[in-house]
Amino acid sequence: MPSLSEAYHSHPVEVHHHKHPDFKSLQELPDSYAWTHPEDHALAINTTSSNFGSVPVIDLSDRNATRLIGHACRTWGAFQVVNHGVPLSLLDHIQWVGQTLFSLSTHQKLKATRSPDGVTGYGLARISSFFPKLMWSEGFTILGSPLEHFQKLWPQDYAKYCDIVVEYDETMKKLAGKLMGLMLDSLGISKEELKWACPNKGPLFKDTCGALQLNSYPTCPDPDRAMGLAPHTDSTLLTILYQNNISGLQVHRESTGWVTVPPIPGALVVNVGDLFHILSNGLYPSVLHRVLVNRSKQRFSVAYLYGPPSNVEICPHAKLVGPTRPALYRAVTWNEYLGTKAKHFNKALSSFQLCAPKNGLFDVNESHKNSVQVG
Ligand SMILES: O=C(O)CCC(=O)C(=O)O
Ligand SMILES: [Fe+2]
Repeated sequence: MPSLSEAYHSHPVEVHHHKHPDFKSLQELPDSYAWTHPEDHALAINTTSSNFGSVPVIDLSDRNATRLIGHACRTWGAFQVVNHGVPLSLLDHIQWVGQTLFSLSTHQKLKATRSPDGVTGYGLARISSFFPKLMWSEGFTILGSPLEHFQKLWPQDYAKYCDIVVEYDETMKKLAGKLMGLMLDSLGISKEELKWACPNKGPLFKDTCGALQLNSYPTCPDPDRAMGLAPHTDSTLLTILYQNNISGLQVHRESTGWVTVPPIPGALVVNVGDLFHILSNGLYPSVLHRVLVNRSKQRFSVAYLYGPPSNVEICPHAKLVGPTRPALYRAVTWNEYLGTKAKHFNKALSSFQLCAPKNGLFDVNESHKNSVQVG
């Protein structure tokens, strides 16, 4: 998986050097975690009610799935999928890995800390360094084999955890390929019209890269003032997210504000990432999202971050470019994009922009005022 790891090595993100917290021991919210003042509104006050609609839920076996996906991507930059073919037992198993991992003692978890220029391991969200306040969450990123890190966490029985991760990774890669196909189709682009999707040998989207991000949001003594994960868009083509049955994920829409994505048993959330936004020539917004926390229930999620092969340049597809619709972005590899993100954060996308959208048709800058993270 050269692309992601190269990018991380060459552009390490400075995460504040502070002690990793033991969330369970904190009875009060430390000031370093307080995103609002006590007299301010709660963070959730901006959440709009479901009267304003919610992220579409799409049955992948529906014969109208392509059209529904196109509509969801255009209007939300996100959707939930059911009947996706991923066994529920596998979702339970990956959640069990996350749950078991994050319940280890802080001492134990720190043995598998992500190195400053590394990818795999335990640590704070990479976007932490761009915010003055800390987030109420812990993460564990996996790129390639988790063996070395899992051996440190579970010297005796690391193998069973590794097996689940490998199976989850392979299953997600297949589903991500299928979703890519449907999303392209919804733009009138066949897989054959995307050269890198069809290598000479082997299955479609065979050379793509993926990383797994396990997240935990511990119970919080003052949830109205704390932020689980700050607003960001993902630097991927697309992200597939599994959330347990605790809500907290919200997506942002210019027209309505923050909208909660309710957990649906067995469903997976799909986010349009920045690279698909570029590929779609701005037609599909990469969705801005954040996570809020709560007082009584720990939340878990697993994000599969899906991107192109390392040598591939992503650019607005020729079919979506024409005299009345110029290319909005220049070509960029995932590596270059991640490097720019690591430095310029929420300005990354606009730094690849070639021209401003006309007639508000492509509302690019507006939807990317906030932060961006790989996942
Ligand atoms: O926990 C969630 O629901 C979202 C996680 C996320 O956005 C990420 O890992 O990029
Ligand atoms: Fe994300």
